[in-house]
Amino acid sequence: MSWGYKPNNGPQKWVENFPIADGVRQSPIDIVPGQASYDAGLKPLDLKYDPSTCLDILNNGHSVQVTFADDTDSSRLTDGPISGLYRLKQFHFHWGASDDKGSEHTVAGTKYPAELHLVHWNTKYASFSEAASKPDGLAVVGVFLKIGGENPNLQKLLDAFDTIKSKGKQTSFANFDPSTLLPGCLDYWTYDGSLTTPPLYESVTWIVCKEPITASSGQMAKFRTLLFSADGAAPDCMKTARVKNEDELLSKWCSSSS
Ligand SMILES: Cc1ccn(O)c(=O)c1
Ligand SMILES: [Zn+2]
Repeated sequence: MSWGYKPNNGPQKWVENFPIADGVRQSPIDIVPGQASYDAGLKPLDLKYDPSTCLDILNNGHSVQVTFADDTDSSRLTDGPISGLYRLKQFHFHWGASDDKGSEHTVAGTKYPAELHLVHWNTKYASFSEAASKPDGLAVVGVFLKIGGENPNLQKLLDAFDTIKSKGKQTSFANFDPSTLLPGCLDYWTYDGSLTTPPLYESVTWIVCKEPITASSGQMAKFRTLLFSADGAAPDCMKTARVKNEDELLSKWCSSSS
């Protein structure tokens, strides 16, 4: 049985196959703004994305993911809390069964309906897969989604969902600019953490934007039309809200860029 988000294979059970779940720098966490320390040494994020590196959109059985060509430096993250240059590999989302939950990180206990993760890997390593297990291997920019007006940039993704409804489906997806999904203000919290799904590698410099972007309730409903299940199997609605209860989400020391 592979990992998922059900009581028998969800976050409470991941430690059985991925013991690092009990590690020292596991994500997500509850971010407590009042406890975050301002770090004047932190630089503004420098994100530059080239839409021509956008390749395809995929239902991988636990999220919807947009993958990028990462054979050049043309879509990359520099500055912020990191040193060197990290290339964009993919972005994906986490969302819940209803608009009151779904984000991985929480802010002083507040859950957002969804969270976007833009995954970048450190070019001091030869590839994403080599970087993925190194302590400074990955930098993930997290952006919260809150319920508000229709988001026309998000809609471009949602329009592709009907062709990737079930697990393993993928379709070409070109000329999408991920910077259209970033908030206007790029102030952030940062801490050293991990992947929030197996293999839970403790390799992520988390960069969580303070300002959310919006999605309408109808757009959030569209995420829930995706399936965990493959074609032909009993349809199993994709909702990746973690079942961990609140007190499991330890608040840890973060630095703040503002
Ligand atoms: C590399 C990776 C894999 C899964 N998730 O959720 C992430 O945020 C990053
Ligand atoms: Zn993620």
